[in-house]
Amino acid sequence: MIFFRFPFSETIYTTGDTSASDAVSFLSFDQSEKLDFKRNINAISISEFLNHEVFNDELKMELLEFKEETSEEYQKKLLNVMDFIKDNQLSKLVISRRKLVEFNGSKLSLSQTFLNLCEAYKNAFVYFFIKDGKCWLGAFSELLGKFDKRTSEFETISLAGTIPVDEKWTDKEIEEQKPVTDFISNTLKNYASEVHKSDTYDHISGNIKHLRTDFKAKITEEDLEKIIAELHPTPAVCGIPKEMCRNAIENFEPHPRNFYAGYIKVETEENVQYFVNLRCAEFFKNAALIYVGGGITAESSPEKEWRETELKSEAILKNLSFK
Ligand SMILES: C=C(O[C@H]1C=CC=C(C(=O)O)[C@@H]1O)C(=O)O
Repeated sequence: MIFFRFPFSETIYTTGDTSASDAVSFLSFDQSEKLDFKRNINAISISEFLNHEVFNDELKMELLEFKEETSEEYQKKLLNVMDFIKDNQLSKLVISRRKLVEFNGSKLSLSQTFLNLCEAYKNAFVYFFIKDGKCWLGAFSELLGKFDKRTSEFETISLAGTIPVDEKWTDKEIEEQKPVTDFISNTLKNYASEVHKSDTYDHISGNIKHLRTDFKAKITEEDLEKIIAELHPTPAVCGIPKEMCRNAIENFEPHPRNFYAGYIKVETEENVQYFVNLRCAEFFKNAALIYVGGGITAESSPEKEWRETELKSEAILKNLSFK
């Protein structure tokens, strides 16, 4: 079962009963796991959607014996991460954690939570799925890629740096976003003779904002999956050089990222869209785990980085609908 809504749209989609070339797929961060919904994509009204309201008690899996990383543990680890960054002269490395939300016997409407996310994050790709005992919800707006089958135009964005909406950018965020932009620019140049790059501007996501630069290039359809494979994981969720950062993430993070920081592919007759899976959570019968991370640089302040992950977790936290 899957429901989703595209950025700046009111329509909720689900998948039907017949096999189709339309498809929605979820790829895990390390690409070891793929969940496919290979069915015809249909629009569904809100009343139809709420006809079968889904609650946490319908989920099969319970979260048992989960130990959350404390603020002290996380900040202490970030000091080691910063030493690693300095020793290896990395421009950034993205580290994440999981925030625990226990339901303590309260009933949570997953359907209403999805609708709340749709309302709160108009510019986001919002989804809710239950499949093979797994349940995830997410709402974020980072486009890994969009390919128009008619014009062969490919779009992507460079998104990084985070501060509260009412604060001013500092060199730390500007320096953090630059390598993401350069990485995307260099990747696209291998596939297109001309790459159009926008100015960098603010991208608001709820209570926080990011720095964003847009890219457009004409590519050939055969190169699409190659480009996506090169772009993922972008420095917005991993770091540069990719392999070293991927290994460092495995060493520094005590948990698997699962679908967090992976991507979602949605293919229709007209286009193929890929969304980075951030501001998301995994739901269990008794609790949820919110996945949040941030780009760490040599100039990071562990305390601020902790605060940033707390702010990011509010995307899900503030939209949970308890009955
Ligand atoms: C890794 C996350 O955010 C990425 C996307 C935008 C800004 C980011 C940052 O400022 O660190 C991260 O690169 C997350 O939300 O878990």
